[in-house]
Amino acid sequence: MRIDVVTIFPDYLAALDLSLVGKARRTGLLDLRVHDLRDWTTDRHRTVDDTPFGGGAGMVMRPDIWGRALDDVLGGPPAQSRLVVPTPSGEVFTQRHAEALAGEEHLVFACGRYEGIDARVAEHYRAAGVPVSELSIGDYVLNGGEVAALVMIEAVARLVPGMVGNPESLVEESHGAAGLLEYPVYTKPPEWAGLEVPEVLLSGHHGRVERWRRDEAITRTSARRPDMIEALDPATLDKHDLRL
Ligand SMILES: NCc1ccc(-c2ccccc2)nc1
Repeated sequence: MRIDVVTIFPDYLAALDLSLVGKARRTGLLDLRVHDLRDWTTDRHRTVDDTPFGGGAGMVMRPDIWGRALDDVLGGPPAQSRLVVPTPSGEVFTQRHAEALAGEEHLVFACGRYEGIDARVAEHYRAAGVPVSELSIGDYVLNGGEVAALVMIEAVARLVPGMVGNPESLVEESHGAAGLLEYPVYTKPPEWAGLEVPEVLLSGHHGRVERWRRDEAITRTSARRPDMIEALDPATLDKHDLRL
């Protein structure tokens, strides 16, 4: 898989040289390239923004600069690349999106700053047949798309076959098999700071451990994410012998 990131802060993406993603790059599993949008400017000040039509505060990123950059980076036939634009006004990115994006041959992340990118950029590439995903990682204000791109790239890259040593660990561990939150985990020492590990986990009784973990997952999900409880598919509840 190839991933390109276009940004005015390329150093922001340095974190992708580390750990699993870094290793995948070195082994050629992941072809990740970071580009400075200013490389496509033509003026002395390398300007990428201008004032918004219709007035209002802040600046907007210019479509002509983005157009030159994305034409270069998208390259080849449109059908083979997906343009991903992190934006607070996008569809909320979920594990489903990560799974879908992990199946793509080529992703291009356009990281906006200021008040965002001129809306004609997404419109232009959609009209040219390039699939465009405008995605939000949550309802909070950031100063640009780079952090959101890091989140999405990590979520996607770890799903690329061969990325993670043990494919077992790719099961949605943070949203357990049944679409519930993960149960609490413990390790040695058995007592720490006057706190003990739940007895059942030391019992060696796998059936009881499994039951305890399922109950904990339900308790946590009910308390922290009632929306997920609502969304639970009854068949899943049966499959996992879960009772709310
Ligand atoms: N969903 C989080 C998120 C993603 C992107 C941006 C953003 C901010 C400024 C310019 C361009 C994108 N903000 C929040």
